[in-house]
Amino acid sequence: MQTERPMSRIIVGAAIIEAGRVLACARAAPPEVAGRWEFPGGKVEEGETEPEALIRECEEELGVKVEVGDRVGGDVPLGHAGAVLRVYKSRLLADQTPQCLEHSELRWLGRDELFDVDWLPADAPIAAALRPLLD
Ligand SMILES: Nc1nc2c([nH]c(=O)n2[C@H]2C[C@H](O)[C@@H](COP(=O)(O)OP(=O)(O)OP(=O)(O)O)O2)c(=O)[nH]1
Repeated sequence: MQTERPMSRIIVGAAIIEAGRVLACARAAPPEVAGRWEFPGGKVEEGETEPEALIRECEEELGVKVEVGDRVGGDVPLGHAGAVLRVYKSRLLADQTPQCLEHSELRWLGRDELFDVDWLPADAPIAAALRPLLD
């Protein structure tokens, strides 16, 4: 009998904060979640640290270099195969401007705008944890 390898996938997200606002990104795909909002990021690949994965994903998705800081909120279980979402506070390095390379829209959200977007379900508690970090 073939036994399945237990899968515990870590998905990392970057809460990029600049001038008291955080960057939110609208997913372009797949259709079930297109238009829902998330933090830039993705799966941690083998041999990669979580900050390394975030730096790679931010380059791929936004064309920017970031510095990764402390965690925001706790591990949020995702609905599939033991995956968890971990979000890190991040900041843009000098002269970096995010471009919408893989998302359908980008928005900078201030403290009172955090819930103006339709976050993916796992991201809502993280958005709440971000509130005190925004001016
Ligand atoms: N990147 C990201 N994914 C999130 C967040 N919240 C959340 O539930 N997810 C889910 C959506 C996807 O099921 C999964 C990450 O998928 P992804 O498509 O961003 O990851 P990836 O870039 O490594 O994907 P791939 O194209 O290599 O398969 O985690 C979030 O804030 N950021």
